Parts: sequence; C-alpha cells; structure tokens
Amino acid sequence: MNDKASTSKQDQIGREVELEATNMAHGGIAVARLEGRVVFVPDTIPGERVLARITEQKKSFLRAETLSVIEASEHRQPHVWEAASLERTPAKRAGGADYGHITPQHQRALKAFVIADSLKRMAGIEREVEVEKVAGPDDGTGWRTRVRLHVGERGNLGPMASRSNKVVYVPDLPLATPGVQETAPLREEFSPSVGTVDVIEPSGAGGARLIIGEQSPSTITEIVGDREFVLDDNGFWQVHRSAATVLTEAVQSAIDAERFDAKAANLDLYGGVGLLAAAVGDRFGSGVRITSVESDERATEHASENLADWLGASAVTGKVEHWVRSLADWSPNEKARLAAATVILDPPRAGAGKQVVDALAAVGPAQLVYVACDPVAFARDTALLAEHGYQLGSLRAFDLFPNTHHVETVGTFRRA
Ligand SMILES: C[S@@+](CC[C@H](N)C(=O)[O-])C[C@H]1O[C@@H](n2cnc3c(N)ncnc32)[C@H](O)[C@@H]1O
Repeated sequence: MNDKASTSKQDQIGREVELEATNMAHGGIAVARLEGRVVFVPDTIPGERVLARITEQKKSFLRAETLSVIEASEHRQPHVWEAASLERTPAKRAGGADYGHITPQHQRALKAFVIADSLKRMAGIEREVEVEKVAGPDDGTGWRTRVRLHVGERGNLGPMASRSNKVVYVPDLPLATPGVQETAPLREEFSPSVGTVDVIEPSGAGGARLIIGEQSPSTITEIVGDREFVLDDNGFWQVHRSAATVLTEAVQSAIDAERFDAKAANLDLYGGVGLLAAAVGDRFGSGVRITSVESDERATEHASENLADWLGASAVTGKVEHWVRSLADWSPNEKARLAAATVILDPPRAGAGKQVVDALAAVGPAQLVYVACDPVAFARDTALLAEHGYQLGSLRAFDLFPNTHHVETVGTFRRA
C-alpha cells in the first residue's frame, strides 16, 4: 500500500474546515471546494461560509457535515423542524427536511436552478424554469399525508437520521398534516421486529391511521375533485395533500387537444391506481380509450375499479419496460392507433430509461406528457426522446415537497 496516499486519506476524514458553498447540487447538497477538490456539504446554502467536518473521501470528491454557519446567506431562516436543524449534532439530525433552513421562495429558486441546470447539462436545453407554489401554509409545513417511521434498536420510533439508517427521536413532525401529527405514536415503544410504522391520512372517510409493520392491507379512499379513488392503505398515492389535484390539472392542461384522439391507444404508464388516466378521461369524456400499465397487481385491480366510468379504459399489470416490448408485435391497425396516441408517463425516481423511450418512440405516439419526480432522470429521458425527434414543449414544475429538495416536473413532448 502507498503509505503517503493512505495517510493523506486518513488526514481528510474528521478534518474541520471552513467551506464556501458556491452551488446547489441535485439531492439538496451544496457544493464547495477545498484545495481544488469538490466537497458536498448539506445544511448549507450557496453563498454561505460554514465550519464543516470531512466525513468521506472519494477519488474525485469529499463529503462533509456542517457544524456551524460562519457567514449566513440572506436566505437562511430558523429551521422549520428543530429536530433536523444545526442545533442537533449531525448524526442526530432528522432526515426528510433538507431545505427547511432555507426561505420558501429561495427553496423554489434553488429547485428551479437544479431543473434548468440538469436540462442544460444532460439535454443541451436552455430553459427558464419556475417552480410553482401549491396550496398550503407559506412556511411549507402541514402537507405530508404519509410518513414512514422506523423502530430503533430500543423500540423507539422515529425517522432515520439524514443520510443514515439510524433511527432518531423527534418530538414532532411539522411537515405532516395535522391528522398525521396527532396520530403518530412518537412516544410509544414497538418491538424492533415490527420494523416500520406508517402514518397516513387519506382524504376520504376514516381519517388518519397507522400501518404497523407488515399488517395486511385494507382499502382506503382518496378524493380528487368529485372523483373517489380506492386503493390499499400501503399502496402508492401522491404524498402532498394537494398533489393529486395539482397533477390532475397539470396533466389535463398539458395535453394538446388538437393532437388528442379519444379512440387512439392512449396510455397511462406507471399508472398506479389510475389517477392520471382518470384525469385524461375527465377532460376528454366517456368515449376515451386508455390503458394503464402498472407493476403492482393490487394497484392495477384498484385502477380497473377506479376507471370503471370509461368503457374503453383498462388496467394491466406489468413492468413498463417489459410491456412496451410487446408494442412491436401489435397489428398494423393497432400500431396506427398507437401512432395517434397520447402517452402519460409518471415513472418512479429512476425515470423511464432508454428501453422504454426507444420502444415508445418506435411506435411514434402523437404526444407524451411526462410527470417526473427526479429532475436528473427527467433530463436524461428528455435527451433520449430528443434522439428520436421528440422535443420538449411546455414545462411546469410544482413545489409538492416543501422544505425538501424534491420537486415535481410536468413536461410535454412531440415530434416537430
Ligand atoms: C410515481 S408513481 C405514479 C402513480 C400514478 N401515476 C399516480 O400519480 O398516482 C409510480 C408508479 O409506478 C409503479 N412502478 C414502479 N416501477 C414500475 C415499473 N417498472 N413498471 C410499471 N410500474 C412501475 C409504482 O408501483 C407506482 O405506482
């Protein structure tokens, strides 16, 4: 082993240094430089000087934890959640509120920067991006309808610490809805074998409830406008109390009506329990044909029920990346219906990816509406779509995760 190299490696870890953050990276972590090397440092705002401790050393970058602020940004505010703030030692800071020390308006500006920067670097697209505030308190609290708590070694219940798998004690959950806050059993003890306790507050009947460990699922309802959706209590549903409404309206207004054909083979990929297929159906009427594709079997069963108002709607269980392969075998008539289709995509964080983009582009749908919860994956898929001639049209972004770095983007694509 090279002694010199190993000594310098150890020298960095634990070293306390002053850092000046210059940028915000994807993932809510600020970027600084130390002796020419990139350092990723959380709990810091670009423009600030902080005292930080180096925690990790990789070949091309370092990671650090912020100990205190030396020169604060004008955008710094007292953290909305004391349990996640610099008042706590780094190992005990709760995860899930990594933007809580930043004023709400500046949080949105930073998210807009990350979206625009990702599009520029990965897809070569220059865009002004605005992240829209959604309904709710100005300080970005009280929105989370779903919270996962973990049981610690001593039976204590809490969130994980930031960037760690250690459970930390918290006295409150200010990002959660009032119902979730009241119901969360933060002071109770659980057997470590339980693993997790989810606290959810559906908008339908019944109010907030707990899902303890692997307990068998029960059915809940969520209300969006005049529509009721049934789903399993442990199934996927948008987390912000306004998200389902915001995304319904965003998808409805993103679709170009002139390119929409109700009789085409319209698709809702990664469809969950049918929220966005219903959004399409509600805009274009009872004659809409649309197929929802979703990997979770129970969600698909619920989607069938939730889409019963449309005779031409169906839901299939399958992984989208596998299901799209079958498109190549569709008959010429069916392929013509695909070419006339509007495709909604709402993939998980990893994005749709090359396999899905290639297979879709090969059948050439009239338009795509892409709902993205990860700006980098969205930018990567935007570049892949551009290779097939699909250009990014309208782009909106919504602050559906206030006080965190997460953001939801809705983009439209069509061939010129
Ligand atoms: C971001 S959610 C969107 C769900 C739905 N559009 C909504 O708004 O309620 C992504 C959905 O994709 C499903 N999913 C994840 N990976 C998948 C895959 N490879 N193929 C199909 N569905 C997948 C998840 O179960 C989840 O329901």
